[in-house]
Amino acid sequence: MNIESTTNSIIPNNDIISGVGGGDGGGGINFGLLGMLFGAPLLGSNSNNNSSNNNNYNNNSSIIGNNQYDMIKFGIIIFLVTWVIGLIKSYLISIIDLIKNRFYFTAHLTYPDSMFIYFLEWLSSKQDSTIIGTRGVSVMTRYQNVESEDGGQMDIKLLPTGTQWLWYNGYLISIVRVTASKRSFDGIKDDSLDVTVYGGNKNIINSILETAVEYSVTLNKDKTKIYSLDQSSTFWECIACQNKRLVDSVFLDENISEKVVNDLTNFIHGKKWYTDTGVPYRRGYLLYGPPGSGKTSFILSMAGNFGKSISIMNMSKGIHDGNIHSIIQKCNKDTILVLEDIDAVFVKRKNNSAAGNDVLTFSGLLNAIDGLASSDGRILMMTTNHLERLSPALIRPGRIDLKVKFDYASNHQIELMFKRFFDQKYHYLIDSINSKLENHQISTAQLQGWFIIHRNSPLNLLPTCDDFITQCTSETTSNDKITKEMLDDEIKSYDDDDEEESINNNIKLNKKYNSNGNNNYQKDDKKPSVLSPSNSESLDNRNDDNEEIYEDNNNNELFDCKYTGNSTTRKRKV
Ligand SMILES: Nc1ncnc2c1ncn2[C@@H]1O[C@H](COP(=O)(O)OP(=O)(O)OP(=O)(O)O)[C@@H](O)[C@H]1O
Repeated sequence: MNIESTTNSIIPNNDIISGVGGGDGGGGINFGLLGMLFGAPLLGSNSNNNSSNNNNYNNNSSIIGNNQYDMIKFGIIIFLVTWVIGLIKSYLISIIDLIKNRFYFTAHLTYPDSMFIYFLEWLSSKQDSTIIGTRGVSVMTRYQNVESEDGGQMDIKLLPTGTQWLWYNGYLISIVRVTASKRSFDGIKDDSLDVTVYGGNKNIINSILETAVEYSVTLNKDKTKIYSLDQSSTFWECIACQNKRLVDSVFLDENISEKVVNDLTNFIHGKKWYTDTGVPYRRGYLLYGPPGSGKTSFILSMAGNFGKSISIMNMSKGIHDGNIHSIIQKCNKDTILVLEDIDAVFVKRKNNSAAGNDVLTFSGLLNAIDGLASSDGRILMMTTNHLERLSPALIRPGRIDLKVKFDYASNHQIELMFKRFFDQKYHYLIDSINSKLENHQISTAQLQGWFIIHRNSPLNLLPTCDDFITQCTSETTSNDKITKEMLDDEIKSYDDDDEEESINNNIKLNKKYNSNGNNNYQKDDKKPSVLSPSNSESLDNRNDDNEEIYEDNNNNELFDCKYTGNSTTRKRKV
């Protein structure tokens, strides 16, 4: 009974020890129990002997009693020793952890956070004697400079994998990169980096991360990063890093670039104003005009000018009401979000998603553009070749704050481009070329193509001018024809079924604006350029019907845009 009670008293101790010392404490108990087990059979056998051989019991009782006693003592000692060892070990581990935690610091970087990219870029620059570790490298496939300094070769970055060690400002740093071949359930790649500094503190980690950012910014200071959605449309990946395009490399009519640059500057530096006035801190631009008039080039030049990246949202790639918010949220903060050919979104979608449940509705798009989840500081640029096909709801102020018209090449643009392409000694040709091209619809892209063909023989320009005009006219006519057919098909298809009502609205609303399908761009030297609120002092031009009247500064074309939501109650100034 004593022994049993002793055993019982051990079992609660076991629980306590396990709680304190974990596995190691448990080891002690096992040894203790072992000692007890050694004693128990002896006791049991002796008890049996007692019942059958009382005499022997009397004779041997002192010897057996001693043995039992020794074994119990032995078991208890073993138990206590191992318990103490387990306890010390667990305390030691805790103390070492405590010391280690005081002496090392780890930052966990994950893709697609920009820091992950910055750090890898910086790390890839260190692949020499300054870095020790596995010699395995992976190719940076999701982020590469497609334009190198010499303009030709792809600049592919080799990135370290596994564990790397390096010294940074006298501190030992380990970098563990885990490369995932699969994506996690939400589609985000699991690639991660653990950057650990030994003997340092948080400041060293901060410093190394800042160095990485600085390196990346310097490396890419003359570049514009272009992001696109991955195949599954769940995260943004950098698909290209292009040389920055200069603002004056896009030839536009006077003051257009200047107006947009000023507007963007006011926006970028005006966060406080937006916060103070309660106006959502975002800005939308609509660039509209015929194909090849420089809309995309202009966006690139604005991104370059303000050191922004570009995130191109290809609406035909699996975007629907359910994911559009998070897609917009996830895009880099320092980016210009571009929706290209916005007029074509629902045409393509209808064809592509006939069988699918995940659709992007017109209202879904509108909500994503200016809904609650729309990110703070977002700059949105939409492009279209067909302004007349856009619903006023899509381009109303708040969604689109500035409309910029691009047009066929004007005399001014022809002159600018000519001067950029050809030597001064040929500049006398400009007037003759201008007078020939006048009254013809020539896009700046076509003009550029023609100039490039004759870049070494500008004297051939005049003799080939008529052919060039004929070719451009035929291209424009054929484009118009295709556009008209597409529009007819589109209107017919939406009339024929009960497709999403809001989409219907989008299309039908615009049938009344233009049902002939021809583009409305007529070459006009007085052509409108930047559409902005008519009164530069105040945007509070609402009439009694709560409509804001927007007017084209140059040709007095009127746009009335109904204010909806919160905006109706606010006064705004620019
Ligand atoms: N105004 C311009 N100034 C300088 N280059 C131009 C201009 N317009 C077009 N280009 C040149 O023509 C090509 C096509 O231009 P871009 O893609 O910018 O036109 P776009 O208006 O976006 O056309 P689309 O509507 O078809 O997308 C580019 O190589 C660009 O450099």
